[in-house]
Amino acid sequence: MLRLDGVTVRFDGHTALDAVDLEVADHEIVCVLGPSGSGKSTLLRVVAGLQHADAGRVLLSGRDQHGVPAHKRELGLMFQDHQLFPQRDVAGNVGFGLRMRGAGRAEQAAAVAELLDLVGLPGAQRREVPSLSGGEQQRVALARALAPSPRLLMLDEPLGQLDRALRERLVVELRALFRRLGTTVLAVTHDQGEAFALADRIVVMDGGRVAQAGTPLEVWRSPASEFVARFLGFENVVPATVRDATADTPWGTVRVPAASPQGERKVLVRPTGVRLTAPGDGLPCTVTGRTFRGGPASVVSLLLQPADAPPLEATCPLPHAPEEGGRVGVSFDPDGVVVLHEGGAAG
Ligand SMILES: Nc1ncnc2c1ncn2[C@@H]1O[C@H](COP(=O)(O)OP(=O)(O)OP(=O)(O)O)[C@@H](O)[C@H]1O
Repeated sequence: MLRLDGVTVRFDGHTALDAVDLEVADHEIVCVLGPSGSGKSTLLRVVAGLQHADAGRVLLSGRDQHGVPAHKRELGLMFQDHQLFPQRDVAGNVGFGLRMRGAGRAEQAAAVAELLDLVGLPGAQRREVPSLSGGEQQRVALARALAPSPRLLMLDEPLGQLDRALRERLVVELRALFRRLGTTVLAVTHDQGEAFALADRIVVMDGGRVAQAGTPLEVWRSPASEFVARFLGFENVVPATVRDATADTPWGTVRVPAASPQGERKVLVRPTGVRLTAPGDGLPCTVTGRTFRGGPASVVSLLLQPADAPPLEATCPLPHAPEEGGRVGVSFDPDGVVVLHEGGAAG
């Protein structure tokens, strides 16, 4: 459906996109994830035809889009600030693209009604935009983007403005809706939770380059680099020397999973791979931070400081959580250890 071949965009000598290759298959939901300034919006703008590429090609359904203007690309766009027309009612907003295509009144009315049902706002045709909540406006913007049946729907921080609880609910609804309609989606977000919940495939960007692409599970299980690991919120990343099934790390010798990459590497220990033992058993640490995370499992995040090594993040159920200032021992569970493919000296 969509292919980018070596797409490069420069602004005054600054490279916003650096030889990006990317494919989105028919009916696939791809989420581009990355920190602010990593080039996500620029990527969408190039695909939409709103930004010129200095090098590389954008192909839609196999056709090079060079010289094809934005309105001829048959794309649906939904941007961060969802830009509804405040002076038009809901039906006027949702029917906009259909009107532009010359659809008759009856056709428009039927399509608008169906779309409002789809996004969970049945009968909202005559409501005024300022009377809608943030979440409702988001749904209207989505209905408007879906109305002309675009071959590719592009979403820029689709749920960015909404509060967390609403985002978590809407993202599940969105995925179900796209699945049902068979919509092909390219979305960008800086929120990893949103990307993981929405996407079939995730593309992590770093400074205009693709740092990693894979299913949410692949990326979560095996981050390609320290950058990706830290971006996903993992703090326990250190250089290590890996030989057979063990790694020499600043935290001591740690067992690693079978068939891990060998030699000078970076090693990630997930917080769930840090086991608390009795003081005097394992690596001695002082508890320097203790944050209650809540959730169904009543989890506590701990920050542990060994005498002569980088701090360690651990998690532990509330009833077993030591107090701040307490002394504990630490051992490592090999299932929570990942040897990164990135070499130890880099980054
Ligand atoms: N029109 C422009 N002129 C000059 N520089 C630009 C322009 N648009 C983007 N940039 C720069 O290109 C880089 C990538 O910007 P982009 O908006 O694509 O990042 P982003 O990942 O979408 O960030 P955010 O999450 O903050 O929206 C940034 O360094 C930005 O300052």
